[in-house]
Amino acid sequence: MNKKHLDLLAEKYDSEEKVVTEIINLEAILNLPKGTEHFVSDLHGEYQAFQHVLRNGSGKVKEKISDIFKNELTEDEISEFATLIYYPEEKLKLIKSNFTSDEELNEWYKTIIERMLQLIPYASSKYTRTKLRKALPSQFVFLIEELLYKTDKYTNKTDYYSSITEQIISLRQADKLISGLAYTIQRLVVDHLHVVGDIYDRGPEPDKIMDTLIDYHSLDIQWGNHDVLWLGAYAGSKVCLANILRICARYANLDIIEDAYGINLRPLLNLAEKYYEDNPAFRPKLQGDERLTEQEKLQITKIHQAIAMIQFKLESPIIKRRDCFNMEGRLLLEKVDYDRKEVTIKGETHPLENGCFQTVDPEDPARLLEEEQQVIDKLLFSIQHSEKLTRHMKFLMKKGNLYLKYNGNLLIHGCIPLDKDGNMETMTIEGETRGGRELLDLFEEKLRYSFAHPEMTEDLATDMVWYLWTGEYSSLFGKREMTTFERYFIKDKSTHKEEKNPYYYLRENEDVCRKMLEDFGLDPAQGHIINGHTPVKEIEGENPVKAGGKMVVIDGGFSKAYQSTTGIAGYTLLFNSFGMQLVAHQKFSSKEEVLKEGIDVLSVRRLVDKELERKMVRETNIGEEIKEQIATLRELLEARYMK
Ligand SMILES: O=P(O)(O)OC[C@H]1O[C@](O)(COP(=O)(O)O)[C@@H](O)[C@@H]1O
Ligand SMILES: [Mn+2]
Repeated sequence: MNKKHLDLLAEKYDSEEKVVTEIINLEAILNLPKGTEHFVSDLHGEYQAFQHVLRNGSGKVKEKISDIFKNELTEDEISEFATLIYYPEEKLKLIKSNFTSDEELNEWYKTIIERMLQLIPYASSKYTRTKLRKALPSQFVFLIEELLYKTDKYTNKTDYYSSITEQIISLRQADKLISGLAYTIQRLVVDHLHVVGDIYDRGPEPDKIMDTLIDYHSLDIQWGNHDVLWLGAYAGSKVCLANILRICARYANLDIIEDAYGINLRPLLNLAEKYYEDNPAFRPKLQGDERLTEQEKLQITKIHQAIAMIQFKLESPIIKRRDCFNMEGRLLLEKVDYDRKEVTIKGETHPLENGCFQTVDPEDPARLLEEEQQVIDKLLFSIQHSEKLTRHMKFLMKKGNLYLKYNGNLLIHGCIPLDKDGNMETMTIEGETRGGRELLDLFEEKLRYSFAHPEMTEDLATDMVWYLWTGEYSSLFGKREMTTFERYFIKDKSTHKEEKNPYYYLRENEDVCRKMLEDFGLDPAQGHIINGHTPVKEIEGENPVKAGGKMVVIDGGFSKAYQSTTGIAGYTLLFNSFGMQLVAHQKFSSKEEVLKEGIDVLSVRRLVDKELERKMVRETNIGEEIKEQIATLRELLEARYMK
């Protein structure tokens, strides 16, 4: 370390004792069991269901309660206590309404506070006191610590301790304390969260999920294809922008754009009203709980067509200027015979149905009308100037990566594009050919560049963000081509099929997975690949744990639209010092039902892997960082205090 760095460090550690204390502290932390990691994916805007999984720690909260209270409490009481910890404010209201006198309520307060104070030391037994302190509700830290670290060997303090609780109750602070402790418990149960992609699209409240993640104590994100679509739109890609709007229209979620992000859709609506009529292919897909009038549905149907046509037109010039994308097959507007209402794809001619090509000039099909151009330009300006979207997109960039190596595992939303023999597929971009990890690194570099230059809308980096959404060798898409056009306009379902990359059957093979782990510099004996993206069809007997346990697919199945094809809601994964556990979730109905019935929509556990020896912080990513810090501190000690 150079002198300047040492000087800086010596300012913070300005005595030998301070350095030594920190070294001892860090060395000790290395010997603690590793914290629990929680993996979720494919949240798709389902804020309520996600909240539930987050608050119950995929079943961990209840498990801890059972461990401690199974001999004292009935199943129902355990459930009720668990629900109080998940949703303290709401549950407190419900419980309090059952009491008829203050005495009864106060007794209940005492018991519950006592139980919470029993649970906290258990839930925090892997952590240092400092870490626990950070998790405590700040306004009550002193009082809680007094109660947590009670030592009354000589019974001098019995009255002192009971007076603390009594005063809290009589000063009407009990609700606040209970809520605070509930969040402490939630936080202690999961040390670190991994969101393996697809926060956005299909469901109604991705913005609220983002706000939750922003407040979460420790997390990382692996971008999903839908997330990069939003990033791309914000970074200046008009075609990504058209896509996010199209998907919002398709799922009747334009409120996200208008109300959550404050973007004015009036210009788009005017265009839609002028050119489009009702069209069955563009009616919004409803998921049950939306209350829309016929008039509103019609309006959405028109917007849906208007933005879909803008999207198709915007794709054309990109495909033409980017040979390396190899997407000529997708120049479909140019393959339409507008008089005969037919399209020829891969040598086959299909009749078009539900066409809405009134703004298309057959001589120059990709040309945007002046009005369309203005609409998309205005929309781009608005989304780039939405304060809330800016905050969310910046956070997504800050916490996100295309893939992550964490504690020996490889986390990636989609895939690593492979050929059918299991070799890495390559792409040649600006004369350079790359595959596997190197290709993914290039994708990420381009995405970051595009994000840093929102004013550039047609450069390679911006076009590549769209490629990540839809390109054959995108690690997020993982399919040969996206058949959006065919699904709107062609009846023959065989044209709708999107052929998956060979990765999706090769990943069943242990050797292939081991090789991929090695390619990413991970130990194949220890590591796992953790994927999201593809719903696991439990109905058809598909197993989320593949390749002898090397591959785990955890599409959380939050997306209501897909639940009928999977049979259950989906999976999450937990990884603590004893190993990995897969948790299967049943469909989540509503918070209200959980509150009332106390039912938990959980969860079959399957053991993915069991550590032979308990895994310690020393063997984790954090452990590596701590070891580096220790080395630096030792250097400081040598240089400044040992001479
Ligand atoms: O069913 P929808 O909403 O039309 O979406 C289908 C499209 O979504 C995709 O499946 C991508 O989204 P996922 O990442 O959620 O799978 C495309 O392959 C497909 O064209
Ligand atoms: Mn996906």
